[in-house]
Amino acid sequence: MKTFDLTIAGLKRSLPIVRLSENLAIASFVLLGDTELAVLGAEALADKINTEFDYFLTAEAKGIPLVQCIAQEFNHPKFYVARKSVKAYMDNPLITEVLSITTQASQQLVLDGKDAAELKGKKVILIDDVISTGDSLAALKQLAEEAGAIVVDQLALLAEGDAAKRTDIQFLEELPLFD
Ligand SMILES: O=P(O)(O)OC[C@H]1O[C@H](OP(=O)(O)OP(=O)(O)O)[C@H](O)[C@@H]1O
Ligand SMILES: Nc1ncnc2[nH]cnc12
Repeated sequence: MKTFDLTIAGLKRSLPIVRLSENLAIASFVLLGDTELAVLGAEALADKINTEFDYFLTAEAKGIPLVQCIAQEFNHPKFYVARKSVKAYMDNPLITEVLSITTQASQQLVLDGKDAAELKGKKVILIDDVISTGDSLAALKQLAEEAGAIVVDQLALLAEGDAAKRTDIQFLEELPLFD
């Protein structure tokens, strides 16, 4: 299997190259289960945060371990997660559609109405593990703003492809796309 060697937060990881279509492949970056990378990546991203904020907000699933570790860096007792489906325990959920580079079909991104009420008027930092097309981040921002929150920063461990040219996000490393 072809791989891409990534160095991030002082760690080396060999990422498998996964084909998405005839002319597009990605270096697959799956943070879930990688305790060391979540902790050291969070430490490095936390160092980049120099704005006042109230809460962190991420999207299920791969952003969750990262945001948990970043919240711990700040001794912050709470963070928020937008889910990929509506759950029975949610109350008046805010729902939007999301596409991402890894998912062919449209998915939902859902913020529990209870969380939305708590985020109203609050300064939030959006966190994800990777930003690629930017669709996931845009959907998360839409939900945050629908809830009445003010997005004050947007961070990810990796900016993939053209996302690395963005000036409205902070990230640790670039990740190439492949033909
Ligand atoms: O900028 P984009 O093209 O939207 O890609 C980035 C998104 O893709 C990944 O999530 P994925 O959709 O693979 O879902 P998962 O975290 O639930 O595995 C990643 O965690 C980001 O949320
Ligand atoms: N390279 C990648 N690996 C895993 N998930 C991703 N989402 C966007 N780009 C990704």
